[in-house]
Amino acid sequence: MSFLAIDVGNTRLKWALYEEPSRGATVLAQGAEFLENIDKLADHAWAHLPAPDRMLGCIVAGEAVKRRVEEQMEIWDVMPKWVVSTQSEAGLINGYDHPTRLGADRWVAMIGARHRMLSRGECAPLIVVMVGTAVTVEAIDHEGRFLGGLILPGHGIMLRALESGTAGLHVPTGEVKLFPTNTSDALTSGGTYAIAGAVARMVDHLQTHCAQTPQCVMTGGAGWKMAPSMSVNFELVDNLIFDGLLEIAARRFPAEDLT
Ligand SMILES: Nc1ncnc2c1ncn2[C@@H]1O[C@H](COP(=O)(O)OP(=O)(O)O)[C@@H](O)[C@H]1O
Ligand SMILES: CC(C)(COP(=O)(O)O)[C@@H](O)C(=O)NCCC(=O)O
Ligand SMILES: [K+]
Repeated sequence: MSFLAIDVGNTRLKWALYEEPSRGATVLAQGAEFLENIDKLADHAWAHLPAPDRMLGCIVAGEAVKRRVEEQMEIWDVMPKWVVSTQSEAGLINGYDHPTRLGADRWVAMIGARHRMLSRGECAPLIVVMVGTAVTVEAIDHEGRFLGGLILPGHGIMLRALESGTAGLHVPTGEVKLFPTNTSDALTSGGTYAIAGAVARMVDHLQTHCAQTPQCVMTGGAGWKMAPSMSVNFELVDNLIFDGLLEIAARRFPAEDLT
């Protein structure tokens, strides 16, 4: 039973076709498209794929984008299914005031991160960092309770906000420096250390709350940019959202149920 996982963020759609909906399943094909190019998926990247038997996705890019993605999926007769954040799923407990208002990408990434850790036989508090269009920093206790999380602007949004709100900050991208001595480096370093600092604070908060050192896992399209500048120990993971979608799919689509 092949399984298509789709993650639609505010910048790009990421997809992966797996041999089956289970943890560690073999990847048959995968890709990513900027949202402005998703209307060509059925004609290009998806045109010669074997039709998936099941699909599960998460989307935070709004209803109009969701309709465009579902339109591309009409080349197959698979039912589009999208994860909605709930009170609890796959062993995670959602501490948000209004659980359904939590971004589905955040919820799914947390499920992926928690099960990665559990499958290694470990059970620590966990910080989940996602560096995409926005940056999110989630705190989960050792029992799998999502305590709460931070939302920050991502690199691109920080730079555009500074550019549009000032007269003198129209400069090329710089480098991350400890002591920046030009405007480009000052902006790039400011954004990078704002994110690294937020992660360090959340690690402190969770360590204090749980009286136990948390693990920290980072993912997202711009995760690699942050990696050299972090002050806490962390593991960089390719796509926690796909890991989470596989966990949820394994529970929703048991192997024998192909009708
Ligand atoms: N090859 C790449 N193409 C596009 N964006 C990239 C690439 N590598 C890193 N990035 C960065 O990743 C961010 C998008 O990450 P992504 O995880 O796709 O975001 P989202 O899930 O919000 O759509 C961009 O803001 C950009 O800074
Ligand atoms: C925080 C987000 C904008 C992150 O989006 P992304 O960077 O992945 O495109 C998204 O998870 C979202 O729209 N969340 C809803 C509000 C919330 O989680 O509280
Ligand atoms: K995302």
